[in-house]
Amino acid sequence: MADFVGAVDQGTTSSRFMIFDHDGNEVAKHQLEHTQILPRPGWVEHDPVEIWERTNVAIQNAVRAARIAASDLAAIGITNQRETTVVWDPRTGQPYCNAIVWQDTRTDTIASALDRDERGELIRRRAGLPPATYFSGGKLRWILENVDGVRAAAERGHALFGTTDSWVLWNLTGGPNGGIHATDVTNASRTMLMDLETLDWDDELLEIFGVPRAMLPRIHSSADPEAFGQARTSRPLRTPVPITAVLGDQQAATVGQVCFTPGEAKNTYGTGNFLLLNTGTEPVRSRHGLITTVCYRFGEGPAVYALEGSIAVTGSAVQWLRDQMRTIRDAAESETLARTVQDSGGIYFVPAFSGLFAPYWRSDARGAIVGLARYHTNGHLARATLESICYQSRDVVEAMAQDSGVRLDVLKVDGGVTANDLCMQTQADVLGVPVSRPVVAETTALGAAYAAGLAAGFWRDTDELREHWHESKRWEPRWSEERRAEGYAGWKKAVRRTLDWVEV
Ligand SMILES: Nc1ncnc2c1ncn2[C@@H]1O[C@H](COP(=O)(O)OP(=O)(O)O)[C@@H](O)[C@H]1O
Ligand SMILES: O=P(O)(O)OC[C@H](O)CO
Repeated sequence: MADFVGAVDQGTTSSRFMIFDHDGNEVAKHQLEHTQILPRPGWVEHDPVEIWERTNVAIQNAVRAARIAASDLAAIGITNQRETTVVWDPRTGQPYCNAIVWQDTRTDTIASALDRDERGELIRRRAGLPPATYFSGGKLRWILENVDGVRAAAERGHALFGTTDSWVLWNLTGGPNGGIHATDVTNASRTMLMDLETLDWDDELLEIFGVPRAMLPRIHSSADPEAFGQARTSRPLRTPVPITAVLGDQQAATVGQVCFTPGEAKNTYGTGNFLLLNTGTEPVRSRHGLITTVCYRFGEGPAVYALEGSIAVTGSAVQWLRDQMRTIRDAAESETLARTVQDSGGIYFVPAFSGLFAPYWRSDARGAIVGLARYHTNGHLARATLESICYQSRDVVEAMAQDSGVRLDVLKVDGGVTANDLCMQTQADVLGVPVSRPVVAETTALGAAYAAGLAAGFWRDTDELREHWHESKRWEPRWSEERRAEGYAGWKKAVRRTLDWVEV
């Protein structure tokens, strides 16, 4: 009997492979960043070949670090940055162009045109999503219209579309030699091309985006013992290992945080922030700027849905301080620098680099730092950056309470930014609610492993998984009600200053 489960986590910043034991403990991990290609303002691309190569190396190195054989892995799950769009030639395995990343805003005119007529309403109703640059449909249409030869190739079956789960799965299962072209309901629910209720590609939506059906992957449950084939191209995996789960990274984190009951929620702090609330087996429509998404579907069970508050720029604002402003050398230094001052000195940084996502959905917004005086330092900017992460999260927590009536008594958190103690303390202060981080903070990979292990019979059921969740740290709110209200009012004012900045 194999003792471990593996998970590929193909994220926006990096790709990693993690190995977990039966108690859900991390046994080994290897992680490699890939290049963020920023050719023009608003454009964000990744090289799919670089992503695949690094994922492959991460698998090999993690297996080596764990000192196990492929036959010790009961199954592998794949989780991924969602929406990021890859189109490739199945005959050669070569992409037709760089992947267009979820944060990319080049499709703002496509999105705003759709939003102006009845097509916008159809997309909202059927896909549960507002027409926005964020989702894959517009990105795919852009590639079909702008990259030479792709439309004709797609019509002849020589161009395949996938989010990065499909791209990694296809390569991992053999690439041009019989690679499996598939995705799952959670990833498909981010494309604007799937009907949330039938869980299948929708002809009217395909028509709106001009997408030939032949290029689309097959949609399966998130956990399925048969559908995703076997991983067999990676050297340490000479023995094929069954791939039994595929799900988007935010849904995977929801599973990793064992939010299996309606009303349970988690907030992941990575490149962006994503708050997901499990709403049960019926899709709930938001009236306050959240999106409706598939949370997971295990095997033949019913689909479970979530309300999601997606925030485009949180951890990537810290990366911006590091890479573009060069005020810090690494992400952790954002905390040391912010601690050189008592507070933000009244400035606010609204990092609307990709417009604003939930709950505003304003592609005409752009970033701003407001309230500056000569007095302000890099320390204030670092603090305002961390506060922006917390205020954006409060925006979606408020929207969630209005939509669902759920008032969180604790916020479960995970992701790279939760290593920042000051940021998490500020989050508790800004929300007035305790913030709690589990022992295994890599909940995304853990959730993919859980889904894969459930499908492979490695774990019995979700109750067994619940027993693995343990708190490692909790932050209690310290601000007075007055300070909290004042701070939030200032944030709302700053957000208003960023709107209507670019013409779309
Ligand atoms: N100590 C820290 N303080 C603030 N931000 C951090 C810290 N450590 C990592 N980050 C941010 O976390 C993000 C990476 O988190 P991760 O969960 O790995 O993201 P992703 O899954 O999006 O690739 C980066 O944007 C980085 O700037
Ligand atoms: O790669 P992450 O963790 O930033 O997640 C990205 C999201 O899936 C985008 O929707």
